[in-house]
Amino acid sequence: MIVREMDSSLGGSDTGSALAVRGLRKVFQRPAVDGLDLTIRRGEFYALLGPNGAGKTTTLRMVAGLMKPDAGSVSIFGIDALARPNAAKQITAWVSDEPMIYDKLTPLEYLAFVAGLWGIDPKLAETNARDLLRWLELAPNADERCEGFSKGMRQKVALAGALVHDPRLIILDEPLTGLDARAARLVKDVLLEKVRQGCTVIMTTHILEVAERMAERIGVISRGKLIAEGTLDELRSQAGSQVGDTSLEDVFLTLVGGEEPLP
Ligand SMILES: Nc1ncnc2c1ncn2[C@@H]1O[C@H](COP(=O)(O)OP(=O)(O)OP(=O)(O)O)[C@@H](O)[C@H]1O
Repeated sequence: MIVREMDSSLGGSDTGSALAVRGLRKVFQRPAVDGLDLTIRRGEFYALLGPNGAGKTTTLRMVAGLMKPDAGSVSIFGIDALARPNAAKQITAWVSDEPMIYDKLTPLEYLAFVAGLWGIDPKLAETNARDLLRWLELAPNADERCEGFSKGMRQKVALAGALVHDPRLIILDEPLTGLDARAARLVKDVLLEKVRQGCTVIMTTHILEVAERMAERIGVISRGKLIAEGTLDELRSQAGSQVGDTSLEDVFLTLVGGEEPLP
């Protein structure tokens, strides 16, 4: 568990937070996100958990500016992300569970292309790109076309692409799905390093052990609403567990277990 001095200026205000979501709502056939409030502190590693269909991806897609909410607000480092989406995206990284990269490009070309879209100085972009590829053990493949890459290699290229503009808020949807143990470790290490450098991370995961080991706070969503939030100990007490070593899995199942399946 990461321990960091809390910024005393936060005080729960939206301008002091990395991400403040208020009353967020999206309805498809039924509400997918239902008046969600969420506050992520600056420099925090936050894991968003929830059963299948709980609304995690829909929430993150709205936060990342990829889907328009029906109602509510999203503030990223004090920027109104709905009114000023480009300013918000400039400081945000989005990593989806279905990464899209350009097959005909090499990782270095792809990262240069993405950095160019952000208007980053090419020299700085190349330094960032080479650092990221080295961290992710893709340096030997830096000049090979991505078309021959495995799913895990493509996910790592996509992650590097999302980080190349040095975002302050990193949003990841199931970033470890399909990665082998070595690749998953590298991605986790990169994320922890980014947090050490001052970035804020919010990620969804179904791998509860990852949330338990990496996140400072965990939010649990069910049916589009936040039903519990806190450190693992706080979640334990919210789940009514008196036992200090109850696993997150048990706590999670207690918290969401009472939900009736949707019709
Ligand atoms: N584009 C869409 N059109 C219609 N319904 C959608 C759409 N996207 C999501 N939904 C519905 O919204 C609800 C929430 O889906 P979402 O993908 O946000 O859940 P999730 O918590 O990310 O689930 P999982 O853990 O399975 O990825 C689900 O009932 C889903 O079927």
